[in-house]
Amino acid sequence: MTERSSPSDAVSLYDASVDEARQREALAGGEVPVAVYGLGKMGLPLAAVYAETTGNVTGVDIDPDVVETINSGESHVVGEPGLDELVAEQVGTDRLEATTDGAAAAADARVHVIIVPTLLDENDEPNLATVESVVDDIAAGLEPGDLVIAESTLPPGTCRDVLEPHLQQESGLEADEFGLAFCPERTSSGRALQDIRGAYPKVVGGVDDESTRAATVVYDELSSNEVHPVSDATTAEAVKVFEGLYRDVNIGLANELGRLADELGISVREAIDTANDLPMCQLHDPGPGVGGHCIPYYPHFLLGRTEEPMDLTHTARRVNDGMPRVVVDRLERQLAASGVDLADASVVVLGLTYRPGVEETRASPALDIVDELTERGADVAGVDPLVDPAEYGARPVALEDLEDESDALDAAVVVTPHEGFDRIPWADLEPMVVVDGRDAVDLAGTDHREYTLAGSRSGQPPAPEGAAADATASETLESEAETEATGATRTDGGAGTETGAHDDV
Ligand SMILES: NC(=O)c1ccc[n+]([C@@H]2O[C@H](COP(=O)([O-])OP(=O)(O)OC[C@H]3O[C@@H](n4cnc5c(N)ncnc54)[C@H](O)[C@@H]3O)[C@@H](O)[C@H]2O)c1
Ligand SMILES: CC(=O)N[C@@H]1[C@@H](OP(=O)(O)OP(=O)(O)OC[C@H]2O[C@@H](n3ccc(=O)[nH]c3=O)[C@H](O)[C@@H]2O)O[C@H](CO)[C@@H](O)[C@@H]1O
Repeated sequence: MTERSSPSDAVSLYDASVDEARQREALAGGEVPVAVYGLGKMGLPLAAVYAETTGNVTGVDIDPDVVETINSGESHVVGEPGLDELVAEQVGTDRLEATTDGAAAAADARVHVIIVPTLLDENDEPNLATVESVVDDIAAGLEPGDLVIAESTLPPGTCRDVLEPHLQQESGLEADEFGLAFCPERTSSGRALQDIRGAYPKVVGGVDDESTRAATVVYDELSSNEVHPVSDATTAEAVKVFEGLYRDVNIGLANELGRLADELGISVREAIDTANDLPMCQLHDPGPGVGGHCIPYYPHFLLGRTEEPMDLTHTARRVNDGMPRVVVDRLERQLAASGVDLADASVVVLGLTYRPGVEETRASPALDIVDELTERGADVAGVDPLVDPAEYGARPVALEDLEDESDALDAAVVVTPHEGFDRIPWADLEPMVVVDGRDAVDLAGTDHREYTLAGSRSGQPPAPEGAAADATASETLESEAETEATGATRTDGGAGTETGAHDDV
């Protein structure tokens, strides 16, 4: 068991006068206390890997239930292979503990890691209040030689213009007495431990060279992959935001192409898969929209904050935000072709979280689809193994009750295909319209009327022969134009669409 060093004999990392080999030995030997602020989907795996590496970690979270769960050796984060065992091991050997007292943790720590959410307010402005409240805790306990590491995604320039002055002012230290570096999470829910341990090079960028060097020492020890130092913190912040923008713009392109499937009478998914034979062409997957508090949020860390126009980024946001409405338009058309008016229909939404297996609903397109269906008069039910559909305006239906419920259903919309959904006995369900947003189900041989958004990978256009003809190309274009014009009404990255639990924006 690692003897936890007392703060007074801790080794400083932000200090070029200390032999680097000694710094590495101290870090790995538990002589450098680490505090990790934020113990959520990203923070808990990160704190656990820090504990595995250094043996002396205090995790900080404002949620007492989170803290209590962790101190009992358990993980509150679902769907992360290996995390339950790692938390149990690290807490059980006193290498990791959790607290709600951020100031006390900061007083004892010599490395401070920030991994709390950076969300959007109702005006799409990044909301740094949570980060700044953590910085207040850190500043209260900041000592000369300490290193502050920000892993939460930040608008480029935040470390230089906001965090460093804030830390200086609140701690009374001079800028050259402590280190500050931006070292972004390159981690996806569902594979957090393998990502943190070194799936990708770790980017580090300090507000000065000594901060970059000290952060490189830390991540050289923590990650099995290389560390990629960049010129400064702003460059590192830009790297992270650019990674997200790349994804949002490319998903927007895929969605724009996917919408052409009806009038081209092809499967755009098949065309995309084939075009991607070329290494220089990597089109993304069309879908019912873009969720999570990463990809739909990161563009707003630059949009409206730059002198230069960012029309392409803005347009992609608008296309992606408009997809829930496109999905409901397609459903309405398929129901009409079956003689059912959407306003009189009973529709079940399959999957409310933003990604299969991830307990996160921020900006989930399913929530907008539920809202849009409700607005158009439909009776809306929801199935999701991870969250309660009732919290999002949908009547909860258990997966195993779907067969009994099906005689009262006119349609189903597959938004987020959780693992258990492959057990849905479609052949035994009463015939209905099924809009498949992710090409996740194969209804061949059933009596359902299937519409696969953007067509299927097997080459089937969105609707069976003739069904697409119900909606002439001009109607499609008209409806798309309307969606383009109005689909962008929600540009808050989804934060404002949740009913019930809201982001603290
Ligand atoms: N989720 C992802 O896939 C992902 C991937 C890469 C990067 N990130 C970045 O990591 C950040 C955190 O993401 P997450 O998914 O872990 O969020 P999360 O919502 O799962 O967890 C956030 C945790 O922070 C806690 N918290 C809130 N305010 C706090 C405070 N003042 N002090 C201490 N704890 C506080 C909350 O109680 C919660 O437990 C994101 O904002 C994003 O910038 C997320
Ligand atoms: C380190 C970090 O920040 N990691 C992030 C994390 O992002 P994330 O967890 O938010 O998940 P994403 O996979 O980006 O999905 C977001 C939404 O976009 C939809 N989507 C996606 C791809 C596509 O082709 N078509 C789509 O429609 C999908 O359904 C979902 O709603 O992991 C990604 C790598 O997985 C990283 O790139 C991303 O930086």
